[in-house]
Amino acid sequence: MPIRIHTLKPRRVTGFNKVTSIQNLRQLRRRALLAGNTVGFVPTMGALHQGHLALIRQAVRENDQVYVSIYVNPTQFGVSEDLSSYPRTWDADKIKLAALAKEFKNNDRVGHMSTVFMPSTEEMYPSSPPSSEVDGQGSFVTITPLSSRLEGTSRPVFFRGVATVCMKLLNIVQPERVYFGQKDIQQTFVVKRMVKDFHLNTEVRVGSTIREQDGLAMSSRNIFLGERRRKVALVLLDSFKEVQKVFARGARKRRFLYNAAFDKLSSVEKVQRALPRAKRARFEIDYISIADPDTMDELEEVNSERGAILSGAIKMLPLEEPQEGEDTGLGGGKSSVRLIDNIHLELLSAKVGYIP
Ligand SMILES: Nc1ncnc2c1ncn2[C@@H]1O[C@H](COP(=O)(O)OP(=O)(O)OP(=O)(O)O)[C@@H](O)[C@H]1O
Ligand SMILES: CC(C)(CO)[C@@H](O)C(=O)[O-]
Ligand code: BAL
Repeated sequence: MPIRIHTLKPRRVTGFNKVTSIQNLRQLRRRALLAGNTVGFVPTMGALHQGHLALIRQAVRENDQVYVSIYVNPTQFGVSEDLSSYPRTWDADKIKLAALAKEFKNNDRVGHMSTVFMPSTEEMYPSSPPSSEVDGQGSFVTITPLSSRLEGTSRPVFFRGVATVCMKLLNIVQPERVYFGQKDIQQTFVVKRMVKDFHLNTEVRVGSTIREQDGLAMSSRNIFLGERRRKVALVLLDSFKEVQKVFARGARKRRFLYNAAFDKLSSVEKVQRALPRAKRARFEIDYISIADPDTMDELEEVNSERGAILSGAIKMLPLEEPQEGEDTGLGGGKSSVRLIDNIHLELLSAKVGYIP
């Protein structure tokens, strides 16, 4: 879809504004409006990788100015989740953003990454300290039943936190377009539903999942894996490939498709279980979902034309008996690492799905 609408040519500049206050952000936004510039917005939690950078590249192709936010939002982490250990890497992020800005400077067909918004929690949650309790008090946006399923089952406050912070960020930035990654597919559904139901004046754009060379979906949390768990982590994508195979051979019923993924995951887990503790990387299956591409409702049977969203999550368990000199990942392998991924299951998987 040709959607790039550059109005006035922005100045070719490398520098970007680093803004922490809502008031200053709004001033910049007003100036952009008066200059007739469109604004694209990429919300992130930092620890930037190629997945984030791809979203920013897409945004500068489609807008005059791009704002990026870096904010680790406490309300989307449950009380026993990894808020305190979530990677915060501003020094490295700054270098990546500066390199991107330089890349854009020499290309007059793209917009300008003009602003990085890094608010404090006091700024974002002005009335009360934000609660991560399931029955916590506060001003929240809830999108149900979508938020209670799949990711929401394991992370009961997750989408309430995401919808709440996205509502705040969209109210502050008021972008023409906002960008999310397909890796977090359920999040894109929740945000689209929120934008529709609350009449927010922005277009939600979804960028494809960026992967490591072997296919692992990039994620800020991958740095916790270490070498041993990193190798086994590919099992989730491998299980999707098994589903793709049986789908291509004609299977359409949920139980056949589901079993193809489940059998792969179970057999790899069995192999790991049988290895010595010092060598193995064990994991638990959280869920496998085969869902409608428009609603994310679970399907009993997949339509050949429309296909399905095949998504899943596994939990890589803490590393057992780390060895002297072993790459155990950030944090020494002490914590579980939850990984998610998805592909579009369809007969012409070369079109949008991941090509194994
Ligand atoms: N591999 C990826 N490809 C494309 N987009 C991605 C990828 N990983 C993350 N994104 C998108 O980047 C945006 C910011 O995500 P976030 O900062 O939480 O990074 P993350 O890698 O998803 O981290 P996490 O480990 O928390 O899952 C989201 O819209 C997310 O979907
Ligand atoms: C959208 C988001 C920035 C909200 O905190 C976060 O959930 C993320 O990074 O995917
Ligand atoms: N990428 C989604 C943010 C989270 O997992 O908290």
